[in-house]
Amino acid sequence: PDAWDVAAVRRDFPILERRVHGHPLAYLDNAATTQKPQAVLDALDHYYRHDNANVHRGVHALAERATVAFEAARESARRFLNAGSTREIVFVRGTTEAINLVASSFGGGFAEGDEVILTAMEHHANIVPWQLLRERTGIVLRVLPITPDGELDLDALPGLFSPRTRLLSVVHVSNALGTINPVRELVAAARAHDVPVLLDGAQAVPHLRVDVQALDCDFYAFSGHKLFGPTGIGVLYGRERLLEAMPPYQGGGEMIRTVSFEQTTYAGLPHRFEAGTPDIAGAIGLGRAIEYLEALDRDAAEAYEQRLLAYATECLTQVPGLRIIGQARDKVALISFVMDGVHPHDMGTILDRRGLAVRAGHHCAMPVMTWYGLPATSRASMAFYNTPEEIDRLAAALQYAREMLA
Ligand SMILES: Cc1ncc(COP(=O)(O)O)c(CN[C@@H](CS)C(=O)O)c1O
Repeated sequence: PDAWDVAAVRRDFPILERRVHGHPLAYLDNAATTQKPQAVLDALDHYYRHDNANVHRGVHALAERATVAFEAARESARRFLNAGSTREIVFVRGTTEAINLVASSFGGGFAEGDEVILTAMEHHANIVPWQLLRERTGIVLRVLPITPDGELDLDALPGLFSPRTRLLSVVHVSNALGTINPVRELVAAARAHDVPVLLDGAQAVPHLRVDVQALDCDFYAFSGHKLFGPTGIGVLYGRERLLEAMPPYQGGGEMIRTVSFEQTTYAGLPHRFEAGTPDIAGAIGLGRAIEYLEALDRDAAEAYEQRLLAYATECLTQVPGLRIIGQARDKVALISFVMDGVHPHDMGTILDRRGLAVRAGHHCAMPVMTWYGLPATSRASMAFYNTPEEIDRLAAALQYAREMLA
């Protein structure tokens, strides 16, 4: 019997009752953003209805309540990542800003000829910030290749380290392939060269438990909207020792202690990296999303998703002319695929007409598409509220597309 009651979980997500083009919505684009449980919707409404005030500065009751709620969300994020201290939890807009912050503030100290190791599996959010840094500082980017199955080519990793290597920055789970990378192994390899590691956790946190102390990584980035929370809020975990030595990312209120035209002193961690009025409601909504996840049986959710992935892989493999892109041994419930004779954008439209929401394109991972010699793929990305029936509808629609267009 299923330890996972998907019908009960679906009742927590009002939007899943929607119909699209006259069909029940089958939302299979969770890697782009996830849907939000009622508890998160209630938290956002409650905050603005009862507690709204600016944080950290006010001396009145509402300001106190807003500050307590905001900092409680930070504690939830700390607990979620098992960080050592809330001083290591910086609220940002999302994964993209988190990586830009590290590139700008931590990377700002890199010298010409210093090296950053990336991989061919990265999302643009973990490529372009390092290219912007390269333009400013003359650093060198080294790229770890991937294999035809969509795994990192670990044999090539030792050769990429040099005495100039300053950082290894790598995706924990690929948004284009679904691959779960062996991040503990990657961190151990970097540690042997005394090289810090940033992990892009955007696609990992909705599926896997993350323990940054066990992983021993130095930075970990994720976005609230991929974790059943609001958009515009995310978290950068940074090892306290490293954050302490980093200059501020942006200047303004909240991040200062004293300001004069002669000299300004900065706030301590983590507020030094949080200039201006933060996304208070977003942080509270993220904290509630984390509490929602913590209340679920996450082992059962992971097992359910893995069964859904196995079922979907079996169903799609039987569709004539369909090729799955990314066959790593360890994957989250995400399948990229192409079909001979049907462009992914046409495929997306056909599926949409049947209420099926998938993504078509390069998924902000153009180097991955280039590696496979593809302009684009279709991508179905599942969460623990998707069902086998939705997979059946997807497979039937793919068969239909094949008969109609190929
Ligand atoms: C691995 C990875 N790294 C960074 C990001 C950026 O997250 P932001 O919240 O947009 O900052 C994403 C977001 N990927 C979405 C939008 S392109 C997708 O459809 O796959 C990601 O998957």
